[in-house]
Amino acid sequence: MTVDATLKANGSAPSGKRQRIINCVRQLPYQIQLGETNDDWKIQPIIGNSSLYSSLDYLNSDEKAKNYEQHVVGWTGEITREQDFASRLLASYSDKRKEGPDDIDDDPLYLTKEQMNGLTETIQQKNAQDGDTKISNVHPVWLLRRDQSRWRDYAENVLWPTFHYILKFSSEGGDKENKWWYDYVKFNEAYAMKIGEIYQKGDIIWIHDYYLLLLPQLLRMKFNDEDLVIAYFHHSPWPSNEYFRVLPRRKQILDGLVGANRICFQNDGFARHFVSSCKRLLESTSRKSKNALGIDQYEVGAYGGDVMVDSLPIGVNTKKILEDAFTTDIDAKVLAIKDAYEGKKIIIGRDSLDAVRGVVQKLRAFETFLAMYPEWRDKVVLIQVSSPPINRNSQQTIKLEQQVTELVNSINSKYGDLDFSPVQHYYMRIPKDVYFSLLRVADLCLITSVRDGMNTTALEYVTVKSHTSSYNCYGNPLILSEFSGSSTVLKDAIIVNPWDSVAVAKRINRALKMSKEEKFTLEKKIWSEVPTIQDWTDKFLTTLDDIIYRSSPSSKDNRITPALNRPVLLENYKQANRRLFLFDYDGTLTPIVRDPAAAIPSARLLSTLNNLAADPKNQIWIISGRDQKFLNKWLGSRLPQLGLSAEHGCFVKDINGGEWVNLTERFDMSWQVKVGKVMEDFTTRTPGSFLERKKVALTWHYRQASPELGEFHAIEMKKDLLKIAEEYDLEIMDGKANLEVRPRFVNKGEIVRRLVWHKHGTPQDMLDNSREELTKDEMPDFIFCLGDDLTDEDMFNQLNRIEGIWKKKYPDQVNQWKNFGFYPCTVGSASKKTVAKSHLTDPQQVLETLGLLVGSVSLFQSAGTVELDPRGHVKNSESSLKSEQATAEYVLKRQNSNTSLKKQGSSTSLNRQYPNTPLTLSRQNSSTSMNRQGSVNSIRGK
Ligand SMILES: O=P(O)(O)OC[C@H]1O[C@H](O[C@H]2O[C@H](CO)[C@@H](O)[C@H](O)[C@H]2O)[C@H](O)[C@@H](O)[C@@H]1O
Ligand SMILES: [Mg+2]
Repeated sequence: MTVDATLKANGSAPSGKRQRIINCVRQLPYQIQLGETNDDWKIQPIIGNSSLYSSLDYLNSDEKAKNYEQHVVGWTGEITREQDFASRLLASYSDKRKEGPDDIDDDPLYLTKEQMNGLTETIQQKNAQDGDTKISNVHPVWLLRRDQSRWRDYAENVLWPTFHYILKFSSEGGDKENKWWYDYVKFNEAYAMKIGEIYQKGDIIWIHDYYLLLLPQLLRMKFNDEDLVIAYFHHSPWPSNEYFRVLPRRKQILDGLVGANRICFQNDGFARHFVSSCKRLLESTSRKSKNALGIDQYEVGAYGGDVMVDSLPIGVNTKKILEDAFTTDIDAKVLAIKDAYEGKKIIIGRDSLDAVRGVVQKLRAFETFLAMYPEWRDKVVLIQVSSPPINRNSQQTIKLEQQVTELVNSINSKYGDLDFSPVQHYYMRIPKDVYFSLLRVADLCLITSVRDGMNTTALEYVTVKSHTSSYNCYGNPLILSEFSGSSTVLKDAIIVNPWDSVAVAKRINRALKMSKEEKFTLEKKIWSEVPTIQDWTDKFLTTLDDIIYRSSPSSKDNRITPALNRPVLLENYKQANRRLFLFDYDGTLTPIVRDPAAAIPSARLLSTLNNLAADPKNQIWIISGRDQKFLNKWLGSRLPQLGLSAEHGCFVKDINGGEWVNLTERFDMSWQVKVGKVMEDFTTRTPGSFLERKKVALTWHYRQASPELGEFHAIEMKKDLLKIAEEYDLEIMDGKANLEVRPRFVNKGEIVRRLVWHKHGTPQDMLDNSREELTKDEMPDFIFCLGDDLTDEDMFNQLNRIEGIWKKKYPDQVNQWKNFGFYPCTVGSASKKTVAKSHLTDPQQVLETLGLLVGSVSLFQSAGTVELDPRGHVKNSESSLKSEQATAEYVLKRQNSNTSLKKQGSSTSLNRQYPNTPLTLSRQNSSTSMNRQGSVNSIRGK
């Protein structure tokens, strides 16, 4: 068992043994800059994601470190050069759009291994020194390309909007989105690679948020370890399926995610949306129950086998907030603000200025409030701090900024005067102390987001308001949008619909008029609803433990078949010389449809098979339940280069012509009359069903009958057929909405046996059926076998058997992956019982995979485990080698020019002038216009 039993039972580890947790975050909690030399690292704490980083901090605390050994894997974020920050600063003063990750340095960062090690060490040392997030075992993910923000593109331009109900990406679409997707796949692969370097059996892998949706399945592929425990927490909202399903890569995303054992959301609503997406898009099943905490959970039977889906709202570090918010320095700030707005009620808001945080809705509601309640004019100020969003340069943000500016101006000109502006808008990131002073001074906090996962401002505000300070901090109310994830937690907040300005205005009036007693009662309730980050982390791990314990991984029934590792397949394919392809047809190369006659090969399939067959190293066989006529008509006549086997192994026809060989020639066929009679009888009793008579096999189809009646009669028919089957040694096969009967001694596995044990091209009528010998030059070194049905298990079984024999017989013939290049792969869900070693979800993925082999599909169309270099190129690829050379040249050049660089004083002098600028935050100096950055250290009124 992965998680130590003692740890589960009493929360403490037995002596010396700690549970390892690999926490995977989108970015390490630092902003990293490089000084003039490539060893001079500047590291600042990052702003945002405070809850997540608090959880890492907590797991690293002395209290938890007794039981857990935490490792943190995260991207370095965009690494900039120090002087470029200065030029950014310059640019920001000249009001040029130069902020945020998308305008980082154009200077490529060529770093040697030593320099990267240097950074890792610097981070560890930093942890030991200051009060920021402490994480001891840091494993940076390096992705140093010139345009480093590329790694964010798909997540931020496609996923984030979709998760927040914004259909923005559709306008970007096409090539751009493809490029973003490839980078997204690589980003996830870089993590898989990093985890591969540190993973130990028994580790828990805990993945966070939507930048890493493909990672769970990638890790399954990489480790193929049944004991592997992967948990995923989704910090953002999960939209209704109607929204989610517009994503072109929706299936790949779900497929990636359901590689996890557990997928957890901020609330049950998001979890239900996710389950519904799985049901509709992956045709998965789901079973609802309650977990140990009494929270609803769903067992989803999908591509990832039994995935547990549940919810657990994230919390904040209440203890630290209370410590940090009540210092003498902040006392002074609180007094200064109070003084500045003497006699006025203060409403505060702090949001990122993006489309979903509802700043516009807030301003509209405030305007309505002033219009409806003139008695408040002059007596209330709204201090709104809007931090610039990640993608500040997007058209949408620019429009939003304009809209906000107009609204602020309009309110201030209507309801303000020369001395006072009722809206004080600050468009900037504010430092923690200023933020806390605002929370403390506020009479009311107004949160009107139109969509968010969990609004930590709400939690932090309630936390601060739980404190009785000398400045009367206790109990002031919170107005909270019903669309914020926090509203499911802070049930006793004043919940509003932010789109209804009149209702919000009324609530503002009511909140400001509340008596002290009312506020106290409210705070008492709401404070008890604030989840702490410690509690959240503990509960997450305890409930994860329960999941791991219950789903006994040793049980074969729960086996999750990993997705096919396509990059490895491709690599093996490239290196192989005698490749054998063994393909089933229906449900594998073509999707299942109602009418068997309509399941004809697509043009894409034919051209892909044609390309594949063009390589003389390839031998392709279609091994199907279909009859000769069908296979001849749709495949053989068009692509004579294919070998064919019909009726589940009854007939074979060689590659490039020849006659069909009947392997059942000497078998007594009188059973057909008896079986046919039973089948006909059931056909008349089952409207919509029909009988397909082939040369040997007989198939009764009930796909077009009523599903219940069809299934019921299939069971009944099977009973009736058993006697005949015994008498004639027949096999009754449960197919996809069909029941088939054929002689037992022929099956698809037998065809596979014939093909593998004979040299490529040996004519079928000359085969020695009993032969199980091969010389080195006869052995296929790549066998890709695909099938979707029970009858295909015979092929997989046969391959597994042969592999076992080869291991003993030819141990020195293994390839670089220490195997013989066998890829038995089922098509369908990963939870399906199979002896195949991997799975592809559907015929579309099959085509993409074959396309990959013939070079018509990009490697990064879908995820697999690839070795990447620190710049994100595939290792040893042409671009990787070029980049390596460039690194060497660059390092040399830099060394030579180091002296002259030092002499360039202009930008570095700016750094000297603004030594702490990333944290020197400022006030927007006009309430009627939105300066991009100002520079005052405290907030003053009037
Ligand atoms: O071994 P296969 O190549 O997978 O063939 C298996 C059977 O496939 C056909 O039936 C199935 O596919 C039909 C078309 O999608 C579908 O309508 C039907 O419900 C399925 O059972 C075919 O008709 C059979 O002869 C094959 O044995
Ligand atoms: Mg099939």
